[in-house]
Amino acid sequence: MAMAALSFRLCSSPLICRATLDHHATDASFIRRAADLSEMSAGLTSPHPNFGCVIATPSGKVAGEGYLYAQGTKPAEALAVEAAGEFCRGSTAYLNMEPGDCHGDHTAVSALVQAGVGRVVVGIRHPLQHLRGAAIREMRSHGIEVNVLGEDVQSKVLEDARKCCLLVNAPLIHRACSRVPFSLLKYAMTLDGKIAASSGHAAWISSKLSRTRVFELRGRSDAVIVGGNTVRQDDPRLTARHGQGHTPTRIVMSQSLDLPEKANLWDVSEVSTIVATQRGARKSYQKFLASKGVEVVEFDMLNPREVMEYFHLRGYLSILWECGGTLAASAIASGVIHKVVAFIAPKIIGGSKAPSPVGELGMVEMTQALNLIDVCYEQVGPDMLVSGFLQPVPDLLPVIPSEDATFEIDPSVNPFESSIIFFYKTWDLYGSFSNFSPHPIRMPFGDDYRTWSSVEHYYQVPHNSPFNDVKIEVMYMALKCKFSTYPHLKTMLLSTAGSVLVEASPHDLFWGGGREGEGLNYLGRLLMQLRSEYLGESSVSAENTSLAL
Ligand SMILES: Nc1nc(O)c(N)c(N[C@@H]2O[C@H](COP(=O)(O)O)[C@@H](O)[C@H]2O)n1
Repeated sequence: MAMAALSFRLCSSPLICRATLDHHATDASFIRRAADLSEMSAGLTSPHPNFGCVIATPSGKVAGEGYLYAQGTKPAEALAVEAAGEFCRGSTAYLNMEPGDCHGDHTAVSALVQAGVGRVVVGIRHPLQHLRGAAIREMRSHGIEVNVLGEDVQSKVLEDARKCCLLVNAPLIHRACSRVPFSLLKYAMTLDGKIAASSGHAAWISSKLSRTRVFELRGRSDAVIVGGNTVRQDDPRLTARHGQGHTPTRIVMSQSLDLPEKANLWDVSEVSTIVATQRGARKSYQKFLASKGVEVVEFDMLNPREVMEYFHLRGYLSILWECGGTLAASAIASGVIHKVVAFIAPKIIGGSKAPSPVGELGMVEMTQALNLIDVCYEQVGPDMLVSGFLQPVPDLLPVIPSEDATFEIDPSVNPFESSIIFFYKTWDLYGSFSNFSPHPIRMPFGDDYRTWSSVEHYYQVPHNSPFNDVKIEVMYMALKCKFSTYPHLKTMLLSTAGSVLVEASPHDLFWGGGREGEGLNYLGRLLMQLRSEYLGESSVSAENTSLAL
């Protein structure tokens, strides 16, 4: 009792609140540093995330730092531990992102554990669902105090630091949630909004300094994409020539393959080029490109979304669009562009026929304009660099939309720490949870009752409604009937108490959790809700029994 009163007094002391705020400010600044470090190798770690680690002594001094330099190199945490040496014992390690584990390699976690780090502050959990939470659990199991921003510790300053962590790995987070690579549209335009003169001449609008920044952007991307017009007009090289970073693949999107025979992009001696085209387009020209070593990929429907889905499957993480206005408009309209970077030069070229960076989007009123998010302004030499996101960096926990929502569904579940039970095919371990499992149910129908061979049969006819709340209600009633009819299923459901249930459907983003956790998982949520209802019933009946005794 005395202890509780004392701790209350201490917490309400203004001195302690100031101390807590200072503590948060220290944590936030080290997390920001970890995020900055992680960004130093952007583009080189792909398809892995950018990892940075700072080890700080209890007195708040940096003892060691590290960042993942490239794919397959020593983890940031191991480098920081090496640098900090004996100062690791009892120190705090700051990680911009929870470590993953590549093919069962736990080096990052082991390094922190073996070095005797006492506390770890994590900016964000790993965005890939199969890795999310694993390293955090592992560190906690070794007695390390782990604080995840936004979960265990919250404040404005920490929220800002967390945002830096999201931004630094935005490509991976976007890719995980949208199943297309992260796409950045870059253009350079004059003050009067032209990307070339009426003649098509564009060399150069932006300054040398700005163009070097573009080389850096290229160096951070897996590929640079342009359309046929840009190849015909500019004959670009699209290489990163700032002296470091890797060189991205060049991609050309061309419907007709009406392209020149001589072009810088057909020289693949140092970097490869892939031409994406319409199936059957100019076969003889395709042969010519192949003879030059250029890969040609044919699409049944050549459009930005199909092309991006294809490159997502090939493992591309981030793509830089350096195309003209027509392709840029089509890419924006199809929702594949996540971020825009515009270099604005203090020049006026005029010309009613001079092209602009984004073509027709079909908008007629200013209210329809797309508003960028997290806009940044920076002066680069004489030019102004304006950048911002067209789509917000997605929620990292879409399967469980929010902590509050999850508690509402099932208070026994801790949304951040629970294990996840996946089910999908009816023959899987928990396959009987599926709405397709062959468990007939008897439900009211009109003035009578009828039997349906599965929950799905009942759901499909005749109640199926486009309105989500009706759909959800119908599914819930059918599931309730199934689990009440079959006691062994109810027992099985109750045995999962405390775990998050996720229907692992890669296709159904409403009922299922999606391929990488991007789905809404309504089937899983309903099952957790039902489980919670049953758990409530059994605790009430247990209470009644004990009262009766
Ligand atoms: N940053 C920038 N400033 C300008 O003034 C430009 N005209 C462009 N154009 C883009 O860069 C491509 C040429 O690239 P290489 O130098 O040949 O590698 C050109 O095709 C446009 O996409 N960019």
